[in-house]
Amino acid sequence: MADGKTAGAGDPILVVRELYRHFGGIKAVNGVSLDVDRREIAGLIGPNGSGKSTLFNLVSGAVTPDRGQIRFDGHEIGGRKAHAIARLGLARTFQIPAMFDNMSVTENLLAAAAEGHWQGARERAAETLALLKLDHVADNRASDLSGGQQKLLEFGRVIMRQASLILLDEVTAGVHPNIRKIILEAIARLRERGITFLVIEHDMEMVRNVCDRIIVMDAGRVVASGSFNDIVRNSEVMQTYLGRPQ
Ligand SMILES: Nc1ncnc2c1ncn2[C@@H]1O[C@H](COP(=O)(O)OP(=O)(O)OP(=O)(O)O)[C@@H](O)[C@H]1O
Repeated sequence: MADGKTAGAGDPILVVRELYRHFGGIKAVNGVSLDVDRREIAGLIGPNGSGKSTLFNLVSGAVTPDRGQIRFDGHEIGGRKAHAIARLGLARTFQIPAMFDNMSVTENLLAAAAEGHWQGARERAAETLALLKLDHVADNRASDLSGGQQKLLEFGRVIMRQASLILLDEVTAGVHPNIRKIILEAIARLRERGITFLVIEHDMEMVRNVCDRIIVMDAGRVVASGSFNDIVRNSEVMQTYLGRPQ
């Protein structure tokens, strides 16, 4: 379906309708409608400049929509402040990890919990360290981690916020295959616990392996939505939007 809605969708956690955000003459998001179902792992793909990051910014409250609706877990959140949206249970990563360089890995996780739910934070930090295989660097300063480990820590900080919907922005870009594997396994485990994911990804291997459904954007619009196989079979999408042969 070209509008990004799920076929027979039951209970979407995120509903976006006719969303617009232009920057001067640039139609960054130009009439996007999509649903993300609870416990789904939805992939958002599209060429550079197609509007994926702007859509994340709109949903997470970093950018205000010109018009349109964004409904998260029953709340209309379009135009609300980022911290208010985060408090409702929506968390995101950034392309450049956001962390406290001078604090240890564990302290960074605890600081993220302190921004949201403190209850059980120490136990959750220990679980998160194990999930992301960061135990051996728990006491290291964040600034001393490798780039890949910093991406894991960024993901860990998001996990600590106990969100019900997590937006991941190219979380596996440029990381070592071992770290990618840790991230993919963590996503699968967290989904088993009921967490929903919307992920921006350029890595088609990751998209194929973890996403239940793929939403394709081009020039500020959703141009296709379906399973990996549906998308790959759609030669127009593959050639025009992804520049790949079928
Ligand atoms: N704050 C802004 N001011 C002006 N133009 C912007 C702003 N944010 C995004 N744009 C423009 O909006 C368009 C969509 O950009 P966006 O970053 O959302 O695309 P994207 O699909 O995430 O691209 P990429 O894969 O390169 O990250 C681009 O033309 C971009 O230059």
